[in-house]
Amino acid sequence: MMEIDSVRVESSLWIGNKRYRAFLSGWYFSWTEIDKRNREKKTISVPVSEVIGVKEGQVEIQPQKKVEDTDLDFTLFYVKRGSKGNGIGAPRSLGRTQFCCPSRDVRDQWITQLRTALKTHSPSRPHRLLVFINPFGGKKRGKQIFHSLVAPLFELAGISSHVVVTERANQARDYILKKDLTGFDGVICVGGDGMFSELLHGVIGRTQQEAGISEHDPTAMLRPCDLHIGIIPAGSTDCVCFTTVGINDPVTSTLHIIIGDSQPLDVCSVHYQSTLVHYSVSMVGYGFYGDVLAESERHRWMGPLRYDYSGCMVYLCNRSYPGLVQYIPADSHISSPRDNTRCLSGCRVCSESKERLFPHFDSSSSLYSTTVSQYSSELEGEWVTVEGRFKCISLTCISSSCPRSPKGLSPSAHLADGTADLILVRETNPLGFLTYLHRHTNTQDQFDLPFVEVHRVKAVRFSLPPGEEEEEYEEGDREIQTSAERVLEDPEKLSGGNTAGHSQQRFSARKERGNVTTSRVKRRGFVCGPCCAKPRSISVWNCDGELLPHTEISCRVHGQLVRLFARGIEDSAVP
Ligand SMILES: CCCCCCCCCCCCC/C=C/[C@@H](O)[C@H](COP(=O)(O)O)NC(=O)CCCCC
Ligand SMILES: Nc1ncnc2c1ncn2[C@@H]1O[C@H](COP(=O)(O)OP(=O)(O)O)[C@@H](O)[C@H]1O
Ligand SMILES: [Ca+2]
Repeated sequence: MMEIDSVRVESSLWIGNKRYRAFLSGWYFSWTEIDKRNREKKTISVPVSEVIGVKEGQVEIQPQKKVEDTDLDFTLFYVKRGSKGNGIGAPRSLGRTQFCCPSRDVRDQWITQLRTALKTHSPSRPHRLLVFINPFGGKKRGKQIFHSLVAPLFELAGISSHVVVTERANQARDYILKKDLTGFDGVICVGGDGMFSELLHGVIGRTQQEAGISEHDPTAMLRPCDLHIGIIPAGSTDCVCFTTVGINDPVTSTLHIIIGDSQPLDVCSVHYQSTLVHYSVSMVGYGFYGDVLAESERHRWMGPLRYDYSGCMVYLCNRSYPGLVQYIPADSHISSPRDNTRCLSGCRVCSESKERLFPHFDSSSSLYSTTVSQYSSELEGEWVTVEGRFKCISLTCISSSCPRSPKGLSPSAHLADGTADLILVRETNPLGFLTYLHRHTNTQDQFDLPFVEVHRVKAVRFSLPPGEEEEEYEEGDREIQTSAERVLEDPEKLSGGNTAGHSQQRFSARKERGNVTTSRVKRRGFVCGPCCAKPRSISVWNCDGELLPHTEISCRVHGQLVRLFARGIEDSAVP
């Protein structure tokens, strides 16, 4: 018999030849083993929010789909927490339990009740997703990963997806900027940090176009983006995935997407003069990391190993670069990069930041006030100046952990507190720098070295010493555009879409100020390795794996600008 009241559904069920008492109450579905003497034994509980699907009959989807349609059975699929993985967070897998009911009627009632609970308790699940696969990212396994591991889970969860296998760089970004996205609850990339960056630029650019906000203005308060981004790791570093999930595992990430987890993320905008150059989440790095990226681009054929090879080569070059770094410190009473804390799922520092970051947000209507100033007060504060020669300068909005460095560039950085950590590594001897790098891979504090300093900041700017200014760009002066403008002003690039006219009007204000002419550093192709002739005094910026065309940049953190289908790192010690 099945007992149903307004708060609880209950009946006897069988798993194999063991009898269980099953309950659905509130947010949980639980089943308790009952032995032959009617004593209760072990209970298993699954939060309804983590149920992936309920199917009639005995169903298997892994290793391949198999359905045995029997009248008395139903199969429950849910998120199962693993204990060991190759990351700092626990992997998730698909849990499956087949229940046998006393009658077909009871079976149908359980299926109805569970599906209704799922709808009630998981209102933020995506139903339709736009998926971009980079077939050349990482070990070139993007398509295989999607079709064998991700697509079957989406199907099981009733999620439909429109899949685009990219044929060129920036296709995903341009698609998001230009095409009709009505009906999509999120955009997903199957690839690495470069592919994530395309989605990031598309989503931020589109949101600002629609809000009539200029991305170029470094003081503008950018509009937070509603469209969620999901990452299926299939790249070389996969830093953003690792830092927000704790592991680079396609199945774990897929399950977070299905259950509609939501993790806000800080984003840094990088400007040259008064023009937007790029957005960054994981690393804006000058010196060592810039040189490694420049060198690695020549060895893309090596796949992810190109970074290890180039890292060794650049290390052997032992370069350092002069520069002037200025920053606005964040409030040191809230947190510090050396407070030995970790930003974990449900982080208090991040949740308390929301009110500070969005003082005009009306939570009752989920709207931003349009009457308030469009300019952020977050940039108020004194600039601090540091001058010298640096082995590397890195700015990261998040800890930037990855399999190479499980604790990351700045282990105590927060995902969504509206600040970034600025790490300055001054000129030192090769052994000192090796010690610094090596500490990224062990438990020793990489900031506890006399030539390293770290600051929690809201904004940064970098300039070259007098006499080292940027040279004129060979192709002549030309206007720098945001990704949104580039697409919108070149109708040949994409057909369709319906926002071009409006957005061109919105951006006309910037054009009225006149064309922004600019200069670029000449890039002669980075010559690295022990064979390097003589050291040059200017490095290049690595912005989330992209080489920037400018050296004298300014950066500003935009707190909680985008949302990922993730929930941060869950402490694997907590069961
Ligand atoms: C003696 C042992 C030395 C180990 C040094 C480890 C330091 C690792 C810090 C890693 C920071 C990673 C920041 C993320 C950068 C990515 O956005 C970028 C692009 O990734 P993808 O698109 O997936 O290719 N990756 C890099 O710039 C690679 C940096 C590698 C530095 C060794
Ligand atoms: N079809 C494609 N052909 C060439 N480049 C592409 C294609 N699709 C995406 N890209 C670009 O490839 C770069 C690297 O992709 P990513 O997925 O991050 O792999 P990896 O982590 O190996 O660098 C990204 O910057 C992206 O813009
Ligand atoms: Ca942050």
